[in-house]
Amino acid sequence: MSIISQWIEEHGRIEWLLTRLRGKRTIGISMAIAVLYVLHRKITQPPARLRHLPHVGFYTFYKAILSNITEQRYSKEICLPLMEKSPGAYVRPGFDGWSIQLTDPIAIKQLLSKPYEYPKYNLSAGRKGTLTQRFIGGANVAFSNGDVWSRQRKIVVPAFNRSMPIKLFGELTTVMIETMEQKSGRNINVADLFSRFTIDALGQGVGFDFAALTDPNNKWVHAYESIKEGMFDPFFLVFPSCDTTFLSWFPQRAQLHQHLTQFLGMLQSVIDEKRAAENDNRDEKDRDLLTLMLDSNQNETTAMSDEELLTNLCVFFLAGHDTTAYSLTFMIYELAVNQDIQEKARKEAIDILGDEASDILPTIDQMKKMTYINAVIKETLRLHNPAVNSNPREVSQDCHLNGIFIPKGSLVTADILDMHRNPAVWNSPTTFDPDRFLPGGEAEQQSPAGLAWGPFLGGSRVCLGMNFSLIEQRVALSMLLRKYKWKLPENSIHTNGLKAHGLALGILAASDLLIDFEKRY
Ligand code: HEM
Repeated sequence: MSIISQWIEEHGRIEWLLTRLRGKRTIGISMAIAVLYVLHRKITQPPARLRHLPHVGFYTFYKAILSNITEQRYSKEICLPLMEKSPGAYVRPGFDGWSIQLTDPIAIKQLLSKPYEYPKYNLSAGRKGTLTQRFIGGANVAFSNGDVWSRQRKIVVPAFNRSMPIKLFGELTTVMIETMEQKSGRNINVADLFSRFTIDALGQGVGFDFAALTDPNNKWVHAYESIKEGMFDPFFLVFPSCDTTFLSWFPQRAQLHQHLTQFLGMLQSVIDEKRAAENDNRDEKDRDLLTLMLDSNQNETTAMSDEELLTNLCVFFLAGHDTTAYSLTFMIYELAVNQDIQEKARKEAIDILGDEASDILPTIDQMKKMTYINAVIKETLRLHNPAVNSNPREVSQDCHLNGIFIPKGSLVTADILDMHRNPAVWNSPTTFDPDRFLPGGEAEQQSPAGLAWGPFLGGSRVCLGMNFSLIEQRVALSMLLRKYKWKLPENSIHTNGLKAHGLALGILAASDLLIDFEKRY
């Protein structure tokens, strides 16, 4: 065969081959596009079984989260319009997939009334060994279900009921006031101040002194804060294997794991000390929360192991620290912008505690009389509930919650933020009005069949630290009211409304809120 005819023959074959390949490539590309389309729809659209409810768009939600939208705008622009279409529930995307968000007080109460039927979703599933799982993912009262949860709750509840460190709260408020005086009360970053106050209250509440108020550089405060921040790092939430298998590639992350090991070691030594002193004949009033938990932990068949005690202590810190600190922060803000309410609350504090020119630590009986101050705290928790929503519950059977159809396999969450801001539930919901919580006020007129005020939620899984936190807030507020008058500094970024963020993590914060305090004595 000549070279020319050979070339033609080969060239022809190549063309034929290319034509065939082109055909296959087209099919391959078409298939890839189809798969991508299906995947995209699967991720960005709610599953078919949830389409009977209105939903927040996938991109709308993540755009809002990534732009760190304030809670006010999120509720007003994204959620409330959906509630006009369907008053009790809507669907939303999230890190754990699509979930139903309940905003109807009766449906929420029904969801919470059956903890065995609607257990908490295991947030640390598939995250073994991650920072979050190591810190709070153990068998503790907040994240376990069924018999483990019920056994632990029976040990922890009596300890919380017996331990109410009112005197400790008063003493720490005095220390807090001394700290404020170092800055002459001007431009005080209240979130930072209350964060130190509440960590000291919890630490001393279980028998360990962080000394966060007096020593902001305290090693343990620093360790705890860095662990907490690291837990919510979105990168490691999305790629948990980088927190475990590939940890050595991330030296800063590995350091956080070391901090956590040291922190857990410190808490373990507190438990060991308490165990060693178990037989000391201490007065009931001198017994801290951990000692009381050990007290009610004597029965060998139900007792909590050291591992369980440890994970519970971690949960108390995480659940009780920022929530109470931000509740106090939001309250100081509302009283700064509502001077008449601040004056009324101060009058009550003075009427009950007197107007002597020195710090007075309230007693339990005095606190019971603080009706208006209590209403201020409750209204703050309505308008600015620090915990935006509940942990998701898993629904394993089709059911109805106050008439809302919940298909099996759904995750359901109580959306506290939007229930509190829903005009179908509360009159003029964005107005700060403590009178709602006075005897005969709007709160009393809410139907007992529902849970219209739910900052701590309710049912048998109601917040364990509710009274601890409410009393801590009442002590701090009544003492601050006697000591100071306060206002927002001129040019505060919060002048036209509080800017609270944190929807992605489910805990609201206003970390840059500065306040000017003026001494009264
Ligand atoms: C203003 C302060 C607080 C707020 C707004 C708050 C809010 C909540 C909410 C909404 C829940 C229910 C979560 C759910 O069912 O999905 C809860 C549960 C819980 N809270 Fe709090 N909390 C506060 C303070 C505290 C404190 C001070 C502690 C401990 C010292 C604490 C410990 C717990 C625990 C252990 C649970 C889980 C209870 C269970 O599942 O049985 N909280 N909290």
